[in-house]
Amino acid sequence: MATPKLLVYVLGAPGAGKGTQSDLIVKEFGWTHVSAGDLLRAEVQKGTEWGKQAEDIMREGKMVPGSMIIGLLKGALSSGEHTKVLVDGFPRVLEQLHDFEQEVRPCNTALFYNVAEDIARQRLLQRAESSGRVDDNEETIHKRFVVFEEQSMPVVEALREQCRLSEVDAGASPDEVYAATKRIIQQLEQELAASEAAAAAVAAAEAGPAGAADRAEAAAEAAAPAVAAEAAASSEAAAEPAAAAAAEEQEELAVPVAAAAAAAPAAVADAVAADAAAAEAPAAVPVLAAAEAPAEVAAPADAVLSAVQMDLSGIRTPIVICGPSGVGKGTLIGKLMAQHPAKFGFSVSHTTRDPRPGEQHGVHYYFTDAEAMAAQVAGGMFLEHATVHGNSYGTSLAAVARVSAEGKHCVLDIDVQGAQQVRSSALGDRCLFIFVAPPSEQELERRLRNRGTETEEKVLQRLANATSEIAKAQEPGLFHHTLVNGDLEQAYLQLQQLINKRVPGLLPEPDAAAAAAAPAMQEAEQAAAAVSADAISTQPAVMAAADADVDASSAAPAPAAVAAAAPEPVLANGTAAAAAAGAGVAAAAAAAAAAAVAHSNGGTSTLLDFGFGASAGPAVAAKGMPVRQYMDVTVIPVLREGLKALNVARPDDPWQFLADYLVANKPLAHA
Ligand SMILES: Nc1ncnc2c1ncn2[C@@H]1O[C@H](COP(=O)(O)OP(=O)(O)OP(=O)(O)O)[C@@H](O)[C@H]1O
Ligand SMILES: Nc1nc2c(ncn2[C@@H]2O[C@H](COP(=O)(O)O)[C@@H](O)[C@H]2O)c(=O)[nH]1
Repeated sequence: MATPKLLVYVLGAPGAGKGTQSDLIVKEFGWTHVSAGDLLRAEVQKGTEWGKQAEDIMREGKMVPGSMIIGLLKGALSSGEHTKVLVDGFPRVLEQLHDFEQEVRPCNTALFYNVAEDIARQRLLQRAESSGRVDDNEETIHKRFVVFEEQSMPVVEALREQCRLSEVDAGASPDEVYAATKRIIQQLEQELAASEAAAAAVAAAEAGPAGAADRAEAAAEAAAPAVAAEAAASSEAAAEPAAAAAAEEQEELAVPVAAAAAAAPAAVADAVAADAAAAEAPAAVPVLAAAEAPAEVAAPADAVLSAVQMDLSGIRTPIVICGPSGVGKGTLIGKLMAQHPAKFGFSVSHTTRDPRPGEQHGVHYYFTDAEAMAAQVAGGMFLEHATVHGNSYGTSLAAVARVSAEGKHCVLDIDVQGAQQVRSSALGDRCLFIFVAPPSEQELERRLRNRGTETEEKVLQRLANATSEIAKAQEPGLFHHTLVNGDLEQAYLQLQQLINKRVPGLLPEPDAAAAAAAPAMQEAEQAAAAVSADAISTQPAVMAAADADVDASSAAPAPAAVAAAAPEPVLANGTAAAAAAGAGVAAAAAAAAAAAVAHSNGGTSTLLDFGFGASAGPAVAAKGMPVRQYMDVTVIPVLREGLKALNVARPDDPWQFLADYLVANKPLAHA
């Protein structure tokens, strides 16, 4: 049996108008209408064994066994190619919902026609004059209503909870009811068209020569170091034309989804075009313009874009932002989105946690429950998902496709586990990964508490998880940059710079003076945090050197020196850190040397004690000091002494030691 691409339950009490509305949908949109009741009645008429059993049960207005109806539904769905299916009058009890979704597939949504009993009774009695149905009599109608209330309303409520319910006031006139119905169906079709257009574009790109967007991205990335280096050397605008040209090239070469849709099958292109017309949106961003209402975003399992199928040709570098809870990811993303709404779109995640006051379904999250989420994950609808602080969170493929279809850069606010999954997906190479670190443990706790959104238990859980998230963020090859969110404005400036570095010219150059201050200050803070031997600041150094995306002005060698201090037990918390803060280079050198010996002996003690305290001193001292100079007067002398003590070859060249040993992972060369 081919799984339908769209599947919608049609629910409502008897006489709600399910059949009438289904017929209208079939007529206008060409869906297949499968009515559980009609299937049963056909069995009765044919006199089959199932029919005989069902007849008595139906006469009494009771429920026939779910296994019988599911069997009939499966039979009907197998009878041909049914891509868009209305399942009318089913599921009637929770067990049927569960079993059908296990055996066939989860629905996209359920149309629920809500009607009062007296209105429905009048309609049914009128129908009885011509229908000849055994259950269209006053007594049975009431029984069926009671049964619906008692047994089927839990299904309605479960689907509502899972955000898979589209409720329609069925007491209104047929035209009004159909107008509401039509909007829901159109939205589902638009989402399907968007998914298929993206998939078709990928197929076209895969079939053709090397993807245009790949070339564009490569051009942009090749331009990036030069642009950034020039910008770092002076604030002259000489870099800007190059940046703009690279960006322009990227914008031109990238295949927008609308264009890609032209290469898609005719039906899809038609749907996209129809959508563009309906939305009165410019052709370049049509696909989901009319689909902003937060219906369930899940795409059908067999039509869903797998990570491999994502529209890589048209996608604009997604920005993945991670960091411990309360560090300020949302705040930074909020600023970015508010300032550049046409350039960035937020990937609205699914979560099983409860909404906070003011949070809106479809805007901040798609709030769902564990069962629905698990079904959708099993259906392959998620790019990534993880359990975070005791709840499930995930990025649906549709959420990313939606932003992509609007021609924007998708911004993902996800945890480190999610980032790892995205990194290893087909999308991984296309993303910019940024880890946002707090300036100190105390400040993180202060922010989390001040936000006032968490219970004490949750605050403690989130803080405890921060330690392991920071540790995981160290994984080589995961994050391109770590950004310390100390001063918000500076962090925001640096975020824009990092984005511009990856996608030159995307954002206007920030105010020159502020921009000049930002990297020095940020790196000084990173350096300070690293010297205090916390786990956070080891990451940017390793990544910075490893990642070609990072230019010479910010990547090496200064942050590499930071890495030298931290990733192995070279500098224990509060020893060399204190020295670097000004307590005395000699003492620090001794500590470094001792620790380095411990390391060379195979010591593996962890530095992940999340102790930021000692960073305050150097951070303050470093403000305004060029990073290279800062390192030269603090960490480098310590290392030099340490290397001498270890009898390492070239002890006078700590920078080389850092590059070879800590970044390139070469063995220690002894003199
Ligand atoms: N640089 C900053 N300085 C001071 N306060 C900040 C800074 N950045 C963010 N905040 C504040 O810290 C709190 C936490 O920020 P935010 O909610 O953005 O964190 P988050 O990383 O998105 O958290 P979560 O992962 O839990 O969603 C907010 O009250 C915010 O106003
Ligand atoms: N792996 C994923 N993590 C996510 C996603 N959406 C949010 N998150 C992370 O969860 C925590 C907590 O968020 P909160 O809104 O409850 O405070 C936060 O760190 C987010 O980054 C997701 O889709 N996938």
